[in-house]
Amino acid sequence: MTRRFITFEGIDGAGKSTHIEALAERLRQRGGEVVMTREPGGTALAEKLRELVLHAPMDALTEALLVFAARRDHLQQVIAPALARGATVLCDRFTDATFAYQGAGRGFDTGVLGALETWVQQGLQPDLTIWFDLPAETAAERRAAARTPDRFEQLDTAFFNRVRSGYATRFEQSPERFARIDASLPREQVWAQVVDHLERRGW
Ligand SMILES: Nc1ncnc2c1ncn2[C@@H]1O[C@H](COP(=O)(O)OP(=O)(O)O)[C@@H](O)[C@H]1O
Ligand SMILES: Cc1cn([C@H]2C[C@H](O)[C@@H](COP(=O)(O)OP(=O)(O)O)O2)c(=O)[nH]c1=O
Repeated sequence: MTRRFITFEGIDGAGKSTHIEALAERLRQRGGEVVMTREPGGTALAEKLRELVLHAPMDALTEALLVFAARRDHLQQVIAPALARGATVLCDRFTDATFAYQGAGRGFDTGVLGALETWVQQGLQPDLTIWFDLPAETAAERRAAARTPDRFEQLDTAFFNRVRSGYATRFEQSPERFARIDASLPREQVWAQVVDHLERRGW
């Protein structure tokens, strides 16, 4: 039984949501339970915290504490039990998003984020993180065509350039955990890269 914890990352509008459902379907066809979830969120409590994080004004430390509080509940109630029974967990965002958004984007102390990561996760890390990487300008064009912005999506290109460099730093720190995808390409070519990374792992 292979334990698989797969997370999806990238700046808003990168195209994550477009591919998660298709990936879940592909893994289900190969047999086994697939749990799809997201952060902040994934439990009743964490979804309430998500509402606050996405819509209520607050400082960066409050934001970091709320996303980690949501993560703790989500890990205990959903992720850890699913992995323990051998399910594959697909999670739309996880701790790399905190380093990218609260750390690099808001400028909050990454040393403190690292301490919170240790406390909350007790060593648990994703087995694979699919990082949809693309220029901030391209993502902004996609978002503008698609939806009403939340607190983060209203931020400017400079903010999303910092978030992108925050992801690049996490990638450089643990390259073996990451699959970096060129998300600026058309959908089919993005999907082909996702499949290629899974096949390389025999998944
Ligand atoms: N490769 C792509 N090329 C062009 N547009 C895309 C591509 N992938 C997704 N989109 C569109 O861009 C918008 C944002 O995609 P979405 O999957 O919601 O991004 P995310 O979940 O990363 O914020 C959607 O309207 C989606 O249809
Ligand atoms: C998990 C996480 C998300 N976020 C932000 C990034 C996103 O802007 C927002 C919600 O992410 P997401 O679910 O990707 O939003 P959408 O489905 O609208 O694309 O929360 C953080 O700032 N820190 C975190 O730790």
